[in-house]
Amino acid sequence: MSMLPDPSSKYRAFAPISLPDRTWPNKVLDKAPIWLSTDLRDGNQSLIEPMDAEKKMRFFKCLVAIGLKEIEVGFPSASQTDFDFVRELIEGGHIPDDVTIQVLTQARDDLIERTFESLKGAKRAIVHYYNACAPSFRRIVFNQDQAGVKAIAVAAGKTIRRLAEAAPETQWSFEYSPEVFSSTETDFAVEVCNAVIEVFDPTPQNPLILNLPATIECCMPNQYADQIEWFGRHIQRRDSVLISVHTHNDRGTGVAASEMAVLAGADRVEGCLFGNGERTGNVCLVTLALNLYTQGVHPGLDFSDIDGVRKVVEECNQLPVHPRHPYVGDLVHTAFSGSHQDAIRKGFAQQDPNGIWEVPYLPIDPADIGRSYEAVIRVNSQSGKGGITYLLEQEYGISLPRRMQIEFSQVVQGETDRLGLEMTAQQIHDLLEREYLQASEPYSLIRHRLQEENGTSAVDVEVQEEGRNHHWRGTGKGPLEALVNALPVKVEIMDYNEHAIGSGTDARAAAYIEIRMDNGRSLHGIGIDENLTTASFRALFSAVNRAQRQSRAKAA
Ligand SMILES: CC(=O)SCCNC(=O)CCNC(=O)[C@H](O)C(C)(C)COP(=O)(O)OP(=O)(O)OC[C@H]1O[C@@H](n2cnc3c(N)ncnc32)[C@H](O)[C@@H]1OP(=O)(O)O
Ligand SMILES: CC(C)C(=O)C(=O)O
Ligand SMILES: [Mg+2]
Repeated sequence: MSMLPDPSSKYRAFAPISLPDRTWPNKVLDKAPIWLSTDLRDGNQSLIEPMDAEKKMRFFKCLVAIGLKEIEVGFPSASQTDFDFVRELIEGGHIPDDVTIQVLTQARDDLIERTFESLKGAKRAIVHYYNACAPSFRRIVFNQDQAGVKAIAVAAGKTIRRLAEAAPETQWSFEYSPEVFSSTETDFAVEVCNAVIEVFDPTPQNPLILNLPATIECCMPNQYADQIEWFGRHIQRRDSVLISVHTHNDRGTGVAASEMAVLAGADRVEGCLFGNGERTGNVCLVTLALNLYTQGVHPGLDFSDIDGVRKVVEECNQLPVHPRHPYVGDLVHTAFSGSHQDAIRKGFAQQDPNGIWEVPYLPIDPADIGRSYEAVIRVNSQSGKGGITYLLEQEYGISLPRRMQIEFSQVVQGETDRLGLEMTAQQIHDLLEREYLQASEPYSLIRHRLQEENGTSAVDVEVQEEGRNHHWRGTGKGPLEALVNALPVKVEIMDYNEHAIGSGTDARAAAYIEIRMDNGRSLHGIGIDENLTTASFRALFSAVNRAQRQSRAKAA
């Protein structure tokens, strides 16, 4: 087997900034940031097949319905589709009064002019422009020194301001991104941003958005947060600036980076639904929002029908959402393993509907995001009695007594081990039917007659055994004792439980019996019937037949 090559001469360690008096680690997230969705731009530019106009419109409407108030709708100078989409949004009156569209452009005059053309007649818009500022980009992409890269940002800013002033019918806001901020010397990023502030002369009423992207995630989230706190301390006119963060997920910590950046002073967060975006994606806005929600802070975004949102996103992006994706993945509220299922079942039983959510292993109540409890517990060979019991209770109203749960879980375990597959609630119920409810051999109960007099029960049962009918009679202190005395085999009743299934005219009775045979073995039986006595008789026959079946199998 070959080894990964030595990385020490190929990769450079990230050089963190020094911020020993950092304050962000002691803060907590207690309010939602301003959210911006860049699904229609950063998300779209990363797709195998970028969205057409119809998909973009569908996605836009979904974002509006979720409650996004700032939406980056495209890169209109890059493609006719994006240009036309912006025109359609404006001319078609699709932008609600409380929503502001944002568009992106490179810091190039020709592209900026085309961008403004696309925005003609908009009530409000954010013009977002960027140029990379990190050392390797300065050298590799622009072949410029620091002053040259700063000059690109300033010159483009001036063009944008001039074009905006020429179109006063639109309420303009501006956003500048020193692209690859987290790989840029932080003092140089501040220097460039200060120069951009000079160009736009922002006010607290119309602040300039300074977006500090982790374009390629290059460090740990705490190191990024230090950069953000440092930037916030050193940038001019802090009250006239909104600090925005835009994290990608190359190291898998985009969510943590955005959260820590907000602790460190960021006012605004850009990202995509379910983390779509270039390479490993943009930060997932859904995860960020629901992380806040599960801390008791309303994110101001509506994910109460998370599967509906996922459907739109999957159809527009033509990319599936991973089954383990936080909050939305098909499997993320599901427990397969026995001890988890046991705790969840107990948690549901004890959860106060008006109290703090405490169901173990479920950080969010699936119902809050429109998920049913059906998928919460699923059974495979890793599952225990808790999960099986839960499914029978939820789907069929069957509440097995505790010792019977143990017995039946071994039956299910045998089946899941044999098949190597998941078992659905219906398959478990079918197995219960086969194993207990249809245990009608050797003795099949045809009918019974019961007489009760002076505290004594007399029973007459008609039973079929291998095609022949028998009549057995017995008496006892109750119907069950009478039946036990009528049987041709010696049986001792160890435990008996019953409950109703359903209510009203559809109600049925479920009876559970544990018996001990004369060989000392104990076994369970179940009977279900509209009549309680019949249910209990069926339960006894179920147990006796299972015992007979097992001793015959042993003898064979
Ligand atoms: C991190 C991000 O996500 S940034 C957003 C990236 N998104 C996109 O690029 C999607 C849409 N882009 C496009 O379709 C194209 O890039 C276009 C249409 C905008 C421009 O296409 P082209 O004119 O062919 O230029 P191209 O993208 O190849 O850029 C190369 C030139 O732009 C320069 N450039 C790149 N980025 C910037 C920038 N932000 N500001 C100014 N100049 C830039 C490069 O230095 C290069 O210049 P050179 O030709 O003198 O060497
Ligand atoms: C254009 C910028 C903000 C970007 O998408 C990035 O740096 O990732
Ligand atoms: Mg990006």
